[in-house]
Amino acid sequence: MGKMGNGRRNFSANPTDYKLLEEVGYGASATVYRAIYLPTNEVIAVKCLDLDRCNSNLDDIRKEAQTMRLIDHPNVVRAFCSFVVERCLWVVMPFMADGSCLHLMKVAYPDGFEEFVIASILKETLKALEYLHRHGHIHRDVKAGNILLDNNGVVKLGDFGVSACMFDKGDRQRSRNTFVGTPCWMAPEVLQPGSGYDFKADIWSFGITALELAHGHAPFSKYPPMKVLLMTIQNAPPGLDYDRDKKFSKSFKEMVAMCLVKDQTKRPTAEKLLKHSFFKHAKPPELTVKNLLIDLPPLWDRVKALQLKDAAQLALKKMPSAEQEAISQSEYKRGVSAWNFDLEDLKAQASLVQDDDDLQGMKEEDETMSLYVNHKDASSSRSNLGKPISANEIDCRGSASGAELSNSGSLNTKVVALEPDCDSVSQEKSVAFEKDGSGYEPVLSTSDKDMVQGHPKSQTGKSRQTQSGPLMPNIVLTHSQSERGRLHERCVTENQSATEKGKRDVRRAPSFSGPLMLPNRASANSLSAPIRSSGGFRDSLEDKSKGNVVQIKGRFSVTSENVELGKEIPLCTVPRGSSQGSPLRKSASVGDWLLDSRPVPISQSPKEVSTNVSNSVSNNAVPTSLLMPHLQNLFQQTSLQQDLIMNLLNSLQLTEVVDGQTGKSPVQPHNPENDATVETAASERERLLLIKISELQARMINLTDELTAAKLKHIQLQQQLNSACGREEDKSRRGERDI
Ligand SMILES: Nc1ncnc2c1ncn2[C@@H]1O[C@H](COP(=O)(O)OP(=O)(O)OP(=O)(O)O)[C@@H](O)[C@H]1O
Repeated sequence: MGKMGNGRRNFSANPTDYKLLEEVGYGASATVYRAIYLPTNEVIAVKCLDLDRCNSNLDDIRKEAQTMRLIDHPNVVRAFCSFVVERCLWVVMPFMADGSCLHLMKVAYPDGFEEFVIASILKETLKALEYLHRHGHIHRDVKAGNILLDNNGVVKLGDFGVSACMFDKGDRQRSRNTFVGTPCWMAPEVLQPGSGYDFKADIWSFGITALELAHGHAPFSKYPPMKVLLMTIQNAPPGLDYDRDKKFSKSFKEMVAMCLVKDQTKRPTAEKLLKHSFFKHAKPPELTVKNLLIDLPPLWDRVKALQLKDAAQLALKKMPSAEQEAISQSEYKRGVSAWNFDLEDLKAQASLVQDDDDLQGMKEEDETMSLYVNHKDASSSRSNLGKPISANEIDCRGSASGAELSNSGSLNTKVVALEPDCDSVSQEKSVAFEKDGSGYEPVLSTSDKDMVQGHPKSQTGKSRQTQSGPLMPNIVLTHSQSERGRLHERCVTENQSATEKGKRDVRRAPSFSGPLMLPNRASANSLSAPIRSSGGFRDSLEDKSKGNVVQIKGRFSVTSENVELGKEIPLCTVPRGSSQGSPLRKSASVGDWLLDSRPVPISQSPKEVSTNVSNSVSNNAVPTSLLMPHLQNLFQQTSLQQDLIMNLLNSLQLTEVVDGQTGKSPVQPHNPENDATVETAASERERLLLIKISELQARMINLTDELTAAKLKHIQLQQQLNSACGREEDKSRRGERDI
């Protein structure tokens, strides 16, 4: 015990020596606690890495533990020791009293820090990266959430949960083809399957982190992961070149631009970047960062407040969108982490996500930390993503190299020491690290003692759900609608009138839209709902008939030909028999080319009529003039069906209105004897209404299908007709010439 050379401390691998206090942070696979090391009464941090939730296999975890132990740099968080407690790996670290830059921004600097502060933080981070890269390590998760601050202003890069050794060979090397990290910060080459990556990936993440510190959030952070993936690969790299970035210096912008070059070979090394003018004049963090922390409540209170805020936001979002978001997130992580995703498929899915404000809009990003909240939410929802670690796998054998862990027997063993012995540490040193050789004896602790204070509460206390299942486009779509960071927007949207919704949907579906979405409509008290299903068609046609339209009622237009201006004609009064005699005409579908109106038997369905007509046209057997009545009738029928649908909807709506006004049953003076009768009558009426509604819905589905088919046919016929007319005209011209 006690202090060892070069700042190394000796901590026991006995969990009862640690008293876990408040939770001070959590990530995708770990919860971090402030803790007391009882033998010396020191405040330290214990990161409890849930092995079940871990993406990495045990080898990677061991590597992380070793890496962290071997690190010896003032800007890198190192591990004092680590050991397995039940299904968690405990990593004992120095406590960074002010948490991460991300936390700090969330709590007090939602729009990011000032440039001089950013310069200090980034310079320290870059020193850490330079050290890691020099020693053959890629950090792979550089982001504000992993830049930790001490209350004296010291800045350290933490979290080696995903770090990889650049010098590794074989399996380990291949594992660099594994996607690990957080999409917003990931370099394009990391996201592209097959193309390996190296330490330059950290430089990209470093550039993204610079933007994160400057804006309070990473670029693309409001988009779903798949969209981020696509944008990172396809879009121009983000930078500091928007209006709001005017306040930043040229050298800052230039430094960021150097990091965010898609071609990794053109990115500078950390060593070279440190020489950039932006860092030359950076002040020590003790002078800049320390001031940020004045007047802030203790870290654990901040974390608690943030958790409450996150929970409130989640609750607001409600299921199922939040759940779906979590699924999407976790599936994305699961699929992509395992490097088993199909990029094309992801791209296709990402392209389904509604791009409501595209890159331009994104440039004016005004939302701040929502993604982080969601990322953490989603992250915390993830579980069992990694391979469950079996007793065999956790067979942490000690090895001559010390790279392996001491044999713990099995997982049933409550505590397994992961500390390498002195020799092993020396050998590691020969690989990369500068160390003083004062490592640790391997401590094989098989204490059967249950943890007294120490069991991480978060593992059971928090609602971290297991989410699994394939990536589903519909989820993606829902995801997009419930876009991260758009909670407010969504609330507003939900409050929009049905008409506005209709308009929006019309915009989204600019073509024939297939069957109406009855369940939605049934719950929406709006007449505009069914109309929107064919809004695209309406839109396209309306343009053609704008000339004499004086009033538009749903898909019908009142034309100046046969209506007294200003006189409103209720839709439900449109005569059923024919749309022709009515002042209401289908806005454009009955075109000016209606010449004749000889009826076709009404028993013939539009489908049949159109098939007959189409056959005639395509066979070129019937002159155009003969086709006209058929076409007209086809349209008449279509109109009739539309009218029918409108009527059905009107009657549905009327019923709803009446129900709403009367409270579903006739108003009667309260009489207990009547109650039962009234109730029975009401429920009977309700039942009948429900039956009626389902019948109507079924009919509407059929009619809508037919209508859609008829519309399609109409387009085809129109095209055929045009060409037939063309041919006729040619013929008659030729005939005239011959004469
Ligand atoms: N030594 C420490 N002292 C104080 N707080 C810490 C310490 N280490 C981590 N934290 C806090 O805990 C949070 C989560 O830690 P960490 O990033 O190591 O977990 P993780 O599961 O690996 O996260 P992720 O994979 O999402 O990056 C950090 O963002 C930070 O706020």
